[in-house]
Amino acid sequence: MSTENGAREENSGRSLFETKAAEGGSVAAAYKVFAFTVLVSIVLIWLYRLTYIPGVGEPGRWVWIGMFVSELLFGFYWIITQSVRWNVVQRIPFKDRLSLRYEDKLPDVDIFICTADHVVEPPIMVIDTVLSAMSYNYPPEKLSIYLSDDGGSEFTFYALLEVSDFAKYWLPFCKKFKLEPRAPAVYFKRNILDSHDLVLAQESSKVKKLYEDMKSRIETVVEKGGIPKEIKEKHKGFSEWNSLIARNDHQSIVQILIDRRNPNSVDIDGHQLPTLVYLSREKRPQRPHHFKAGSMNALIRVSSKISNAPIILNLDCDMYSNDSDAIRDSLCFFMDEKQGHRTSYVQYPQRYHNITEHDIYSSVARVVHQIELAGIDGNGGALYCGTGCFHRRASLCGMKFSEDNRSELKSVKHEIEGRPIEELEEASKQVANCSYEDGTQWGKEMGLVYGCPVEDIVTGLTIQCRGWRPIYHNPSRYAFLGIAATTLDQSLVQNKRWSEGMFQIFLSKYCPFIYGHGKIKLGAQMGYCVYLLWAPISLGTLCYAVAPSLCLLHGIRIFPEVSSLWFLPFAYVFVAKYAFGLAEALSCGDTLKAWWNSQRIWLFRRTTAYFLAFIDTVIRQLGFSQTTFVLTPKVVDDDVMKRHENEILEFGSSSIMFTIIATIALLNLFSFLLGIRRVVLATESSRAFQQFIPPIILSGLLIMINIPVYQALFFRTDKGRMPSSVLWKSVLIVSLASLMPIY
Ligand SMILES: O=c1ccn([C@@H]2O[C@H](COP(=O)(O)OP(=O)(O)O[C@H]3O[C@H](CO)[C@@H](O)[C@H](O)[C@H]3O)[C@@H](O)[C@H]2O)c(=O)[nH]1
Ligand SMILES: [Mn+2]
Repeated sequence: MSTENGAREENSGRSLFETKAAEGGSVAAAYKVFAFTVLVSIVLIWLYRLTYIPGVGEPGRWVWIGMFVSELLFGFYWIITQSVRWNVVQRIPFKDRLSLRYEDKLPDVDIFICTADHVVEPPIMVIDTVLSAMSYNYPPEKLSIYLSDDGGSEFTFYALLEVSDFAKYWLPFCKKFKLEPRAPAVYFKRNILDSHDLVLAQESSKVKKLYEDMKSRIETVVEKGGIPKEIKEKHKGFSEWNSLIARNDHQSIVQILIDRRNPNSVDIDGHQLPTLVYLSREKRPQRPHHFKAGSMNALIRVSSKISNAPIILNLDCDMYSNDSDAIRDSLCFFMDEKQGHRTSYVQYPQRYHNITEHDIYSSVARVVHQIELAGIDGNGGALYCGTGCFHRRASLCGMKFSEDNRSELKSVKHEIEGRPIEELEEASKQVANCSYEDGTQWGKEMGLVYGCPVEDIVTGLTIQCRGWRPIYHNPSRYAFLGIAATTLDQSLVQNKRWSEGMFQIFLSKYCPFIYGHGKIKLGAQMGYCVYLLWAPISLGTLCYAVAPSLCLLHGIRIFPEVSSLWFLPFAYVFVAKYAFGLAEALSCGDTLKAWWNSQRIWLFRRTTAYFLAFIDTVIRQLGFSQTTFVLTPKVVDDDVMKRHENEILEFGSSSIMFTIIATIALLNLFSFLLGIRRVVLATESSRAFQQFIPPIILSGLLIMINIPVYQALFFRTDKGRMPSSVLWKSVLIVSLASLMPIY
């Protein structure tokens, strides 16, 4: 039966995936009409600003110009964002067709996992990701897992050595019971004795015991701060860590812990185990190492000496596999007979497993992100966000697309087969050395692009511009789950790094409008810019959060009177934008509160992270500073964790970002109260009402969204509140600002 099906399947020529419009035709048409009305209103706002600009010497002329510039920024940005709403698509892979047609011809897959610091990224978390990757529902003899350790930590190495043993129990257990997810810590945490299946329960507790033992061995070693001699004797790899090694100064280390070619590399059921490799590339203090991009490029070279699979899956160390069929899903895009040979990478949305119910830091940004990414895909583009599946040649080795690349999916195994493991390790070390990169063009013409803190986005763009086709895939079961920031500071620092990197791309030779011109569609160029322009757009938000309230304090009118017809376009754009955003959020499954939270976080991000990113990028363009990469912490105090689980914003430190947030909150509170007083006490009360109600409403909304800020400033007593130094600084700034004359 199944062979018959298979034969039929092989000849059927049905596509391995389908692309569908995400919305029906009438919805799409209605949206276009709506967008047109918004556009008209935006133009009317611009017209108003130009017509009524105060003359030279009149009060508020410069503020007026500032508001106009902000509205120009918002308007143009809004036009750019329309690109990602024109043609939102959905991709549906058919993995059953894939296995009927290609089960015995599936390609090799190399999985890259990057880690950089055993404190910020504890080995226990890292090996959870490694184990989930090893246990994919995929022929193990075709899988190789590489862990790149930029921390050069013997603890991480030791943890991986433990994995090579524990995998012998974990893999058969996962496969026998078809478990999901296949990350042991996550699995055991979720499935505490809830199974009715007696066999499963029994085996589960056995494997769990093994896991707990391994975990405590690793934790003990880390706590002690050194590897005991008896463990060191178990593996030759430990000899690499002599007293001279420092995390930023050491030779290349490559250890093949499991070699799938070895007939003895089997699990307890006698099934083959996937290859498992530890890599720590050479680092020298005086040499730039290019962060994750450098690590990925070293992985590409090292893996080419050991397994050289045509398909690469890249994961961050905190991103465990949540769907053991994800590789197969991705392969549908690579192996489709008609379009597959053009596919360069398959990007999944970034999802996290530690999100609170209403997503207080708006990490998922479910709606906006999802639609934007699907919309870029609809225009023939897709952002590469640092995780996902690649075609090795196409994506990572700088090759241009041409029609005869079809054969590239085959592995280049012949040089590797039969060579002893020591030889492979030696060859790998060579290519993981700094000197190896000297002679070649890595980071320029080959591999991930260097010099940008969002190596992923810029690399994705260059791949696309070489003629390859990226795919955005958003399955209902999340393929990978990572860890999102759990404090406001972490979240803002991360967003600063991203927005800075992205704005840097916009200002560089990789600007999509220039670099992508004639290579990718205009819609895709614009789609990229929705992200690349986060930083400069912040100027508009900052102006809108500050200028109207200052003018209110000084009694300067900055918006049209409520009774004037000119007020209509302002009101319409405002209401339309927020009503639409809310409807979109709810229809995508967000809660009302999550939407509200996201409005707050966008205000915070724009007035702090993106604004500072803008400033720093401009300074960098002038040549004053260097690119850095602040790792996102993956563990926090229990105390902080509690507050996070209760959805209480975590401030706690006195960063300049918090001073900005507090200043804006206090300024608007102050001007709102004084503004109301002004209206009530005015001799011509109704006239004053006409004039000042728009900024009063604006400040009122900003106050509502900032309620958690006032709580943190005045009422909270826990450690996550705003430090009092932030309060004093912001009170001082607000007082000075309100005394300053307005021009
Ligand atoms: O010198 C470094 C710095 C980082 N990493 C690894 O890079 C990954 C991402 O770092 P993280 O601190 O978690 O940053 P995020 O901002 O959460 O990462 C997002 O943004 C990055 C830059 O755009 C992408 O590379 C990531 O895939 C994406 O998840 C982690 O696995 C790190 O171990 C290295 O290997 N070497
Ligand atoms: Mn991360």
